[in-house]
Amino acid sequence: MPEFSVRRARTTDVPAVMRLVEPFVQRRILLGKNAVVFYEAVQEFRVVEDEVGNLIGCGALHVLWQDLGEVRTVAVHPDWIHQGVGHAILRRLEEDARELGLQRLFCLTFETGFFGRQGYLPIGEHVVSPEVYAELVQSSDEGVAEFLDLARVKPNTLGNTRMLKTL
Ligand SMILES: CC(=O)SCCNC(=O)CCNC(=O)[C@H](O)C(C)(C)COP(=O)(O)OP(=O)(O)OC[C@H]1O[C@@H](n2cnc3c(N)ncnc32)[C@H](O)[C@@H]1OP(=O)(O)O
Repeated sequence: MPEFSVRRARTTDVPAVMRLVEPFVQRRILLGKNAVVFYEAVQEFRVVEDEVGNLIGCGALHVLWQDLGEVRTVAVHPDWIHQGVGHAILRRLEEDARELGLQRLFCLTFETGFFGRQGYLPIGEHVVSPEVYAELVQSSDEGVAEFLDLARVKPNTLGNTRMLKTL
């Protein structure tokens, strides 16, 4: 069984993370982001490396609200799919979420089977109270807009399913 390990991302991982996600951005599975956005978010990222240190997976956890986070940019190198890397990324992001005090994790995805088997359930429109909605809607973050299902991000969310897991 091939070995891999999950670790916190470093700034020097950003070029490899961008190379890993690029084919999925091209296929409109993941949202494209500029390098600066990856550097700004580097503390949110976990990466997976193989035995010789090649970067073969990544995933990020973004805090949305006191109890709520979003799992973002989960990607596994095509040579490594179906070997448990994706599940290992989610497990680590969930540990990070618990450490931060989060109780719910949101994701927006085409991979409903994969996330569903990890306990994520499709959600409707009203997941937060009107008071929290009014606060969240002020954010300029695209992920927050996707969570709220705002019209301006419909081109990003088309065909994706909004899912939520209670930790
Ligand atoms: C919020 C977001 O980021 S949404 C975007 C998600 N990312 C993408 O869609 C990008 C393209 N896809 C990918 O990168 C990957 O296919 C992912 C992330 C969806 C899944 O990654 P993988 O590493 O293949 O996941 P993993 O191997 O843990 O699980 C996949 C399946 O393989 C099975 N599996 C796990 N280990 C093994 C193994 N050793 N042998 C055989 N099958 C296995 C699992 O049971 C799992 O089945 P399930 O999906 O029905 O639950």
